[in-house]
Amino acid sequence: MLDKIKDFASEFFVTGDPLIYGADVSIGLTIIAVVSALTFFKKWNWLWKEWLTTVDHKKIGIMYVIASLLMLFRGGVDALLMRTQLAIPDSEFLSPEHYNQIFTTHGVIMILFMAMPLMFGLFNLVIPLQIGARDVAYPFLNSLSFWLFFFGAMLFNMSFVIGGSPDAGWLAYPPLSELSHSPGVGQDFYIWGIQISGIGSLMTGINFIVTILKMRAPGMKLMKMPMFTWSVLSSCLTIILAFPILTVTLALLFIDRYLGAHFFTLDGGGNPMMYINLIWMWGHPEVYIVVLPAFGIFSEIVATFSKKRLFGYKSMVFALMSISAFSFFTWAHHFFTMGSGASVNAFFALTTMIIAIPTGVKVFNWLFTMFRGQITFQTPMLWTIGFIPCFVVGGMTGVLLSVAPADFQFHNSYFLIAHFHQVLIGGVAFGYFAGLYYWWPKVFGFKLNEKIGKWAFWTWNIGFYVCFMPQYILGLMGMTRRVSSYGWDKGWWELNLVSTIGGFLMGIGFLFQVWQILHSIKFMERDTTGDPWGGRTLEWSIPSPAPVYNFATLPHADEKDPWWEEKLRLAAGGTPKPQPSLEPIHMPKNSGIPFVMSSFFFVAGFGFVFDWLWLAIPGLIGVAACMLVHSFRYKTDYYIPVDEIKRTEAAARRVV
Ligand code: HEA
Ligand code: HEM
Ligand SMILES: [Cu+2]
Repeated sequence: MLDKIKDFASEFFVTGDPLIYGADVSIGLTIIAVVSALTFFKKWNWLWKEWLTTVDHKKIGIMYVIASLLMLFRGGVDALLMRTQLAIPDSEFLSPEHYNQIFTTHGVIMILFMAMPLMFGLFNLVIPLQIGARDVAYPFLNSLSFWLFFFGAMLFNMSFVIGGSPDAGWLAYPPLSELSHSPGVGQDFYIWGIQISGIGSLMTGINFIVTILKMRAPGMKLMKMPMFTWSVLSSCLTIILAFPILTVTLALLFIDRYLGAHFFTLDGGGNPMMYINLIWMWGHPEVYIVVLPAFGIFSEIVATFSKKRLFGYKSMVFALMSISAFSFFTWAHHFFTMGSGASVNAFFALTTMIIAIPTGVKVFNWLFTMFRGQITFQTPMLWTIGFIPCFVVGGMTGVLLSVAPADFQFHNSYFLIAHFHQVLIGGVAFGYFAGLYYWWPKVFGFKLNEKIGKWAFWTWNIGFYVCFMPQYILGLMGMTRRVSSYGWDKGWWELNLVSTIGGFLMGIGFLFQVWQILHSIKFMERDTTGDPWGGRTLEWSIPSPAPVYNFATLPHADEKDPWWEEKLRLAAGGTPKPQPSLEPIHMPKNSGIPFVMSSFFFVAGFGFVFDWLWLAIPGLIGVAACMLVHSFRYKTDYYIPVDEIKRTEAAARRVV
């Protein structure tokens, strides 16, 4: 009996690695601490009512941001573990198997569980306020999307402590990801974690498209929308076209693994190349999905901090939309070397290069916006200015990679690693940081400390170049990606050591940001104006933090940058626009169903991972039951009476 239990335990829990034991213990202790604190301070009810069941886009946005920052921490620890291993030749800090797991989880977590939710967090925090709406189009669905993301991410992260992590790379190419080569449960955690959160992403895409198309303030024509709103629209259109491909691809991989089908195995008539085509038909658009909203953020910030209207509005819109469209025709640049032939490669090389044109248009527009502007260098603007050179170099090396014959040399080398980190960190991470710094006072009602913010900015930036510039050279010297160690004789170690030092500098940059947040909470610098940066768009016209209903009366937006124009008009002696009288506000009611339904999804996913149908089937029945219960829910809304609006407005009234 004892032996049986031991066998089970050794299969179920990952054993043998002190790092994992350490993590197990700290995760266990953290859970105990959180549960005890909630019980001791009697906060369970508060947690359930205010957060777990909320359908308010602002709170959902905050939860996305918190979850994604935690994931940034985990992905960052993974990164530093890898860099530590690579710092010196023949290092035995991580075993090769462990190294494989770590680059896989790092890649998946950074793209799917850090960048995507941070992006969705910003959508939620900003879009309804920026277009003058009271919530998103489908608040219930919004909450469901969040919880699906959350439980999907939990399931994926669990692989670390229970059963073993996936190790076939962030895109899980077969045959490595097939049962024959990955018999453990890691790959199943990968499939189910991503599937569950992927449904959430697809629904968020639909939700924000409808919100932007149908819920804009009166007068806000499409060509008057703020640029961030445009970028979200372009990203969401890409999501709804790309994510279904991911869902199908992973479903087929699941059928291969679970039922022994042969979609992607050569024996039985399948074809691994089919998977590689499909996964990149999603994977390539995915990198633009995450970078387009960052372009929108930079556009808002550049205009605000240069005190000028954004240069080239129409060309910006055109650039965003054409990047979305072209992103679907470049996928094969990820496998030029796999033998498609010269004409196919030439086609995909050209489509890839074309994307440099609209991207270049955007870069020049930002520069022209700054030209002769009255620029102030507060933290959001610093990140924007830091982004431009970084992204341009990263983009240019992308264009080098797109030259198919040259890619035979660069492919899967550290040159590639340097390219994509430069666009992902310099573009996506810096962009979202800029957005967080910019909208933070709107969300929480206080500003982040500028001084510590500047320290964070400089350590991240210097760290970035120190870490990734040497990797271009390493790539040209022949160092390939996904190697866990290399010999002294290669002549690579000096540059690798430098790169590791840069990695740790970025880690310090992250710690500065944590300190910055804690410090700013302690010495709260309240923003009583609602408009601390001299903003241009509607979100800055209401108090910070925004009341639950956002706008007491719906604003009119007859011109671009409506709030800026209004301020100019008032400054020139104009009178404030007459306010329509207050009316009761129609609001969505909270619901626990999204949380419960997503936890059933989690249970079902967990069951499938371990091949336990006795758990998976009840999980699926739970999901169906939640849908049924929801369809009989008739009271999904309520009205906020005028008295209450008056009280809230008086309490939050702007002090100008
Ligand atoms: C945010 C993410 C992001 C972004 C924005 C980009 C942008 C681009 N990427 Fe990158 N790429 C990745 C993330 C990203 N990439 C990832 C994650 C991988 C690897 C995945 C893996 O294998 O695991 C990858 C891999 C990758 C490859 C595969 C290489 C290989 O596997 O061998 C190629 C090849 O063509 C490529 C090209 C490009 C190009 C041409 C752009 C262009 O969009 C860049 C356009 C921008 C500029 C050019 C700069 C600004 C322009 C100007 C100032 C105008 C003037 C310039 C010119 C006219 C040239 N990328
Ligand atoms: C904080 C700084 C970061 C450092 C030091 C870092 C470091 C690394 C390292 C060492 C690897 C493995 C290289 C290899 O052996 O092939 C890697 C892979 C990768 N990283 Fe990062 N990274 C960082 C941030 C990010 C961010 C922010 C993202 C995404 C938004 C990201 C996405 C990826 C991806 C997709 C892979 C490929 C994984 C794979 O090969 O399957 N990284 N990174
Ligand atoms: Cu690509």
